[in-house]
Amino acid sequence: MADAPRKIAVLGSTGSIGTNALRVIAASGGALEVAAISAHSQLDLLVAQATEFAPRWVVATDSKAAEKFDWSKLPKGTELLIGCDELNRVVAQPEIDMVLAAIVGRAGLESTWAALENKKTVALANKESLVMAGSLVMQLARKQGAQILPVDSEHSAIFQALQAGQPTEVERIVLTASGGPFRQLNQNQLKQVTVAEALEHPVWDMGPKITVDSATMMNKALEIIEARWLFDVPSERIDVSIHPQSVVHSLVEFVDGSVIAQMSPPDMRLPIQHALYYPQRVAGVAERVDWGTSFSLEFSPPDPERYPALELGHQCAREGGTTGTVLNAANEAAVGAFLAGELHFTEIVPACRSVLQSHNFDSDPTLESLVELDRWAREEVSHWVFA
Ligand SMILES: NC(=O)C1=CN([C@@H]2O[C@H](COP(=O)(O)OP(=O)(O)OC[C@H]3O[C@@H](n4cnc5c(N)ncnc54)[C@H](OP(=O)(O)O)[C@@H]3O)[C@@H](O)[C@H]2O)C=CC1
Ligand SMILES: CC(=O)[C@@H](O)[C@H](O)COP(=O)(O)O
Ligand SMILES: [Mn+2]
Repeated sequence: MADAPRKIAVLGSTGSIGTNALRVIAASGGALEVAAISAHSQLDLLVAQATEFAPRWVVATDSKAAEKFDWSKLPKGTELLIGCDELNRVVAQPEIDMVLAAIVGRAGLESTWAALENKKTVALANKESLVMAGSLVMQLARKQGAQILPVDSEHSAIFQALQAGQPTEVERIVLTASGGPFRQLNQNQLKQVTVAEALEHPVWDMGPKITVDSATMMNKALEIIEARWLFDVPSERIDVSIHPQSVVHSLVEFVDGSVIAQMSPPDMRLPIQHALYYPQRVAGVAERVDWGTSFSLEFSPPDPERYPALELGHQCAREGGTTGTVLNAANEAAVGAFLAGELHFTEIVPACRSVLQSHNFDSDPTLESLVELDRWAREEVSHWVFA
């Protein structure tokens, strides 16, 4: 008899990760099933997804938009839930086996937390949950016996490579970075970049926030912090290498000098599939390396002066406590201001550094205090914004 389908709540189903995940599930031949989906602003797309996948629940997290929306086309067997608190209720449902956390930014924290509290396996794309509250999130996962499976391509690669040895045998982790759209620009040229240029990632097709993070290299800073908590590896053992082809998704160096890398063409459907089926591997829809063609892979160390965000990532991974929350909130606010035309691209990292330096460090914060600090840090960034 075939196994029962794995029932998945896809939080942030209308985003880049969410829509890729739905394609992976659609191609699963019934092995994976969509139990719940959620959207914030794209409610027409949410209804279209509900029509295709017939989930038990849809959650519209922006209450104001949802109350004005015409829901008459929602399939009859699908229950509509309105408001972000409903995410926490949905992930607690006994029939949900796994939660794909694909909401962008700090908005994803509570539902990741609720899923772990309810002992659900979490396929984690929302790196900001770990950046903001990595110590508490990992502590909760351990206490509840809930597994976190990385979806972020670098962390999926590291997770797979770590299987080649024991935790005590790991010498270092090397995160690969594409270098983003401005890899070849100097400081003067960087001052002139536009929002449209920052949103043109050379390799990946992603949502706007992470695409700007990639351009500032803040994405790698956040990934250093994510790796620190997810794999319990100290900051000084986490390196970054610029690899413009994004085919090697990250590497683990073991004490004997062996380096194990995970490779595949840059296609997020593979790390998503890896997490959704884990521990099984299946033939899927993601692109494959074409060994019939010639290709070269380049690696180079990042210049710390050219990419000052990296030092902030190392600092937060080293110091822990409240630093990740402050960096994450300041960055989200600064990226939002840049996208709105209210902050220069080159001010994003200095604004984050300044807010980080001026906050009252606490080495052992509660979740409530982190939520409060998140608000404070966003407010601080408003002093950098021009009218
Ligand atoms: N895209 C990628 O390839 C990768 C992404 N990630 C991580 O995955 C996460 C998602 O990224 P990505 O898919 O690119 O982002 P997108 O911007 O494409 O999608 C974000 C999703 O979150 C929803 N959303 C936005 N704001 C809120 C809110 N306030 N409350 C609830 N839901 C909200 C959006 O809904 P709506 O669209 O309806 O407004 C959408 O479904 C991020 O944490 C990112 O860092 C990690 C690795 C790779
Ligand atoms: C696909 C993925 O995991 C992104 O986080 C990606 O790595 C971003 O590209 P950068 O390497 O340019 O940050
Ligand atoms: Mn990544």
